[in-house]
Amino acid sequence: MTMIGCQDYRDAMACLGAAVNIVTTDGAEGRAGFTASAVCSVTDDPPTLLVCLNRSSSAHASVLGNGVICVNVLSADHEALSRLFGSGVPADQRFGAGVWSTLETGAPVLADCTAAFDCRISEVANVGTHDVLFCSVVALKRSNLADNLIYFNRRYHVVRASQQDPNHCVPLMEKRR
Ligand SMILES: NC(=O)C1=CN([C@@H]2O[C@H](COP(=O)(O)OP(=O)(O)OC[C@H]3O[C@@H](n4cnc5c(N)ncnc54)[C@H](O)[C@@H]3O)[C@@H](O)[C@H]2O)C=CC1
Ligand SMILES: Cc1cc2nc3c(=O)[nH]c(=O)nc-3n(C[C@H](O)[C@H](O)[C@H](O)COP(=O)(O)O)c2cc1C
Repeated sequence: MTMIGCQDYRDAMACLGAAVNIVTTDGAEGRAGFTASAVCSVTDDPPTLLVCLNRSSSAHASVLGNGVICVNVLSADHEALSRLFGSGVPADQRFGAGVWSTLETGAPVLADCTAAFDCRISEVANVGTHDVLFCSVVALKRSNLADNLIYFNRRYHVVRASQQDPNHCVPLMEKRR
């Protein structure tokens, strides 16, 4: 059997562009948040998404202890905020750089995010270094913003929806000429 090394795996995963999110929590176990690209939709019935969280993350104890999260989908203006939530700075400094509200669970909702999915964690699977959080979506917020922050090839990019048809996204490279 061929053994794939972590570095080879990461180098290949760097070829996979992904939306960037700030995943937040609040409750008895404290407020915390981290930048996450490992987020995806599982099923629309019942509305369920998953988030992969490194067990070594400073947010891990709060996320698991509170049992609630909000997935805040980032837009073009959020690169600096994404860097902050992906760095080692304390939670107060991270949250101080944004404006937050709440929906149903009390997890922080970023004021000007593209979309927010407010969730209760329904199942947790341990896989390697990460916990895979299966999350029931209990409330939603959707803006009319027509762009997304994307992490690809270890850099941030922006994908914008076309002016003519807000439901149709034009290719990344076309918008970066
Ligand atoms: N799923 C995760 O836990 C991710 C963690 N990161 C962390 O952010 C920092 C910067 O990452 P990059 O600039 O993209 O360079 P990198 O070389 O560390 O990562 C390249 C790609 O590999 C994947 N990856 C990286 N670390 C991973 C991990 N521990 N578990 C699963 N997948 C992982 C991600 O798809 C990432 O975009 C690193 O510390 C990295 O560990 C970044 C993306 C995803
Ligand atoms: C673009 C990007 C995507 C990331 N995606 C994830 C992720 O999906 N899951 C995760 O556990 N960590 C992810 N991270 C790493 C955490 O954001 C980062 O480790 C954490 O916020 C900083 O570590 P600390 O909070 O433990 O100090 C990502 C980092 C970046 C920059």
